[in-house]
Amino acid sequence: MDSSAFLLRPSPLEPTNNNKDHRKKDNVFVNGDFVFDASLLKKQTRIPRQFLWPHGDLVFESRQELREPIIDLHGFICGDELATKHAADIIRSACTNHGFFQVVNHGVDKRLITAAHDHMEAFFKLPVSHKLKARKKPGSTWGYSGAHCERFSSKLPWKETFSFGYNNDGCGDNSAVLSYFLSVLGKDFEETGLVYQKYCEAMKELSLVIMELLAISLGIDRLHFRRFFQDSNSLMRCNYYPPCQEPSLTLGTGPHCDPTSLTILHQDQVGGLEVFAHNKWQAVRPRSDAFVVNIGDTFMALSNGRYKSCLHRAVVNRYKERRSLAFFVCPKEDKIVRPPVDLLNIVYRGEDHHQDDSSHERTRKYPDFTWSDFLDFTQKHYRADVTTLQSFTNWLLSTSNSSTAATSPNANNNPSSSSAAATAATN
Ligand SMILES: C=C1C[C@]23C[C@H]1CC[C@H]2[C@]1(C)CCC[C@@](C)(C(=O)O)[C@H]1[C@@H]3C(=O)O
Ligand SMILES: O=C(O)CCC(=O)C(=O)O
Ligand SMILES: [Fe+2]
Repeated sequence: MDSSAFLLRPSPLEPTNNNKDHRKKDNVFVNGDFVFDASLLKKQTRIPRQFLWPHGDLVFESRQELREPIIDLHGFICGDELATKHAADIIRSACTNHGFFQVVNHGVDKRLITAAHDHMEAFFKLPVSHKLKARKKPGSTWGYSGAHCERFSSKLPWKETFSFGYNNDGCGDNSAVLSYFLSVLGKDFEETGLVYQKYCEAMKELSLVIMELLAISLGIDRLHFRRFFQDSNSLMRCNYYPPCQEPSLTLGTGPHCDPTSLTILHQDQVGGLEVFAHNKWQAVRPRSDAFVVNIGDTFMALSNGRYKSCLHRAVVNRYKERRSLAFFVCPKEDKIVRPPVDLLNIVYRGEDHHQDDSSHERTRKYPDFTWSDFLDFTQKHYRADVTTLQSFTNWLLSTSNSSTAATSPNANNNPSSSSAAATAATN
């Protein structure tokens, strides 16, 4: 592995110039709106103030790499019992500790992964005006976004994203991804649409394999989560992180737990993903043959808090652009998210499962909710961060206990449908 990828991060003590006027002058505006134009911003020696993150989020204490066993899926896929037990043991330990693991021998064609990266590269290389044809519409989670500047006005992430939905239930039309590409980008993007359609199908397949292993690792009916997510309504996102001349002042993606259930991510060879594990931020060394998997808030709720939603972030660097492909597995919108009954009857002692009905493990940690409500919360009331699930739980309980309309739980982290209102709320 080329270790230089991890030597790019500057010292957190690097001197900075906080000349506010200078930062203001360099912002990129089109018709009065701030626009993330990477071709200009990547060269700017003073990044716009909207991209500055608080000191607490910018802790770069370690250049340490996360050292965790990688799960080989081959044995499980072939039905080997010993290999299955081994994989489930690693998953149980990873998910109770930090919610993160990697899988190899996953069966996804590497030519498909390469094609997905190549098409993403071509898309993000388009001029901003072209990408904006596919811009995210207010209230939608689909589309192109430059630094989320249409939603937020501070703590902007140093990235561009392109997101779209995938909801194949295994019976019926499977061309929604292709249709979306054709509708927002036109016929020139037919091949891109086909590649992502295939990529999403492969991710869905892989997610169901992982769901089965998660159920085995929790000691419940092995098909429980496979069935629950059979008709999942997932989100695919391409992330592009341009180089940044002040990488110690900003973040590509701020510290957060994914509100979704499971994330299957493929990162290129540059490096930048960090996971908070064993009480420190640790880098995830890129492996082209591996998918990074993390538990999200919704799975944490489904496991009654037994499995941790993984706290992670993406840092940027001065020299190299970086890309990643994230497939966020989500339940079908209106399905009730609640832990399986047999999970509530199991008490865990060490690595063994025991039936026992007299334990606090039976106590529900989160109220019932639907993914549709939780997604709404992250898009309308609260920017997903480290405490999304707890804030959502508190908000749900406060709305069900009160007859008056609930107020947004965190004004400083509060998205808004209009960027003018977002400016008012966040500055
Ligand atoms: C449902 C989602 C919200 C976000 C995209 C998916 C899953 C991860 C969420 C996100 C990446 C967490 C960090 C903040 C966020 C605003 C981002 O940086 O993109 C989040 C996504 C979002 O709200 O668009
Ligand atoms: O790009 C990465 O490595 C992480 C992205 C991420 O965490 C996200 O999109 O939720
Ligand atoms: Fe994430």
